[in-house]
Amino acid sequence: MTVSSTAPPQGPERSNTEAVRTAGLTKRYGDRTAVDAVDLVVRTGEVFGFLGPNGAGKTTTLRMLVGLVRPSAGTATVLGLPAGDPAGLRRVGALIEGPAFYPYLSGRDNLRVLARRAGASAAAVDAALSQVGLAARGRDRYSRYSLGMKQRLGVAGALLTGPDLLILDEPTNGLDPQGMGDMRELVRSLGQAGHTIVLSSHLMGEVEQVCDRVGIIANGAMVAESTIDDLRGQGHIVVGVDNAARAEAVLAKALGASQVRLVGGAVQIDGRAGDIGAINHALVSHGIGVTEIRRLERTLEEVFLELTSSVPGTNSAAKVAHDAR
Ligand SMILES: Nc1ncnc2c1ncn2[C@@H]1O[C@H](COP(=O)(O)OP(=O)(O)OP(=O)(O)O)[C@@H](O)[C@H]1O
Repeated sequence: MTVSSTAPPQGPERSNTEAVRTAGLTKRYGDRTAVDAVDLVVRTGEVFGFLGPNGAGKTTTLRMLVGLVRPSAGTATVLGLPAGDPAGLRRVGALIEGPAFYPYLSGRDNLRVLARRAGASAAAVDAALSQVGLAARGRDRYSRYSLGMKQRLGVAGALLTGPDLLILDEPTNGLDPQGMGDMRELVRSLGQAGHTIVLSSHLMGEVEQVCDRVGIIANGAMVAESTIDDLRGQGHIVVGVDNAARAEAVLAKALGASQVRLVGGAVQIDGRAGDIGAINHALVSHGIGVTEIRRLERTLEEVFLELTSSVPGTNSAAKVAHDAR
């Protein structure tokens, strides 16, 4: 099979719009629940960011998707087949643990070894090398590669068979800023070429730059699955009024007490831009003078920190997950 620099091959099976679906996916190690009832959907053709702090359960989840770890409970479907099914695995390219390359062989020869094992053609080796920007350095020894080049060679290895799904576990981990930038650019270009990619990371800023949607995991549990825009939309609305205490009571009744609070003489509400009309209407219809309504923008980093530091199942976590559906 050759590696294409355009969209991956379309077959009847590609009419399926979901590349990955998990339901209640759980992994326990003794008393410890590494992955806790994760529900997750990756759509065909998207670059999906799987975000979470270190130890959140990203690698364990991805290992379950490729059959390296057996779930304790729940299900995972990958490319329409049960996770780990050999027919499905043949269509998945994964970089989950650094691949074992031979230090004394060139990058190209390492890929040729992998290609032989995977039944990929010699042409696929050169195509994969150029896809990851290593064509000019393919004949250098692996041991001379920078960490960033080693990681990109790992991605080339995952691309050899022209996979329908690419799973990259923290491919920028340990890279210097230049290496991180190169890897981001590579993932972005693969996404633009139509590949379906799951990219795990603990860096919000990173996935923001390359991903269409993100799933956020903390303490083994999903706290959000959403587009970047929707995550950004989860902000606060600040309302200036002539009677803050009354306005707080009116809005608490209309929207729920947990969504509304008094901050520095103004009323602050958890909500998004679309809520502003209803807020204004509620206040005006109660005869409260409104002097200002504005949204407080949060950075995605703040959203991420807020979600991952909150106990899974709290209101804010549940709200984002709900809004994303
Ligand atoms: N084989 C194992 N045996 C016992 N505990 C494990 C095992 N693998 C993972 N864990 C634990 O499960 C939890 C989730 O680990 P995991 O590696 O999936 O997280 P992660 O989000 O990928 O983090 P990191 O970015 O640090 O790799 C951690 O507490 C980890 O210590």
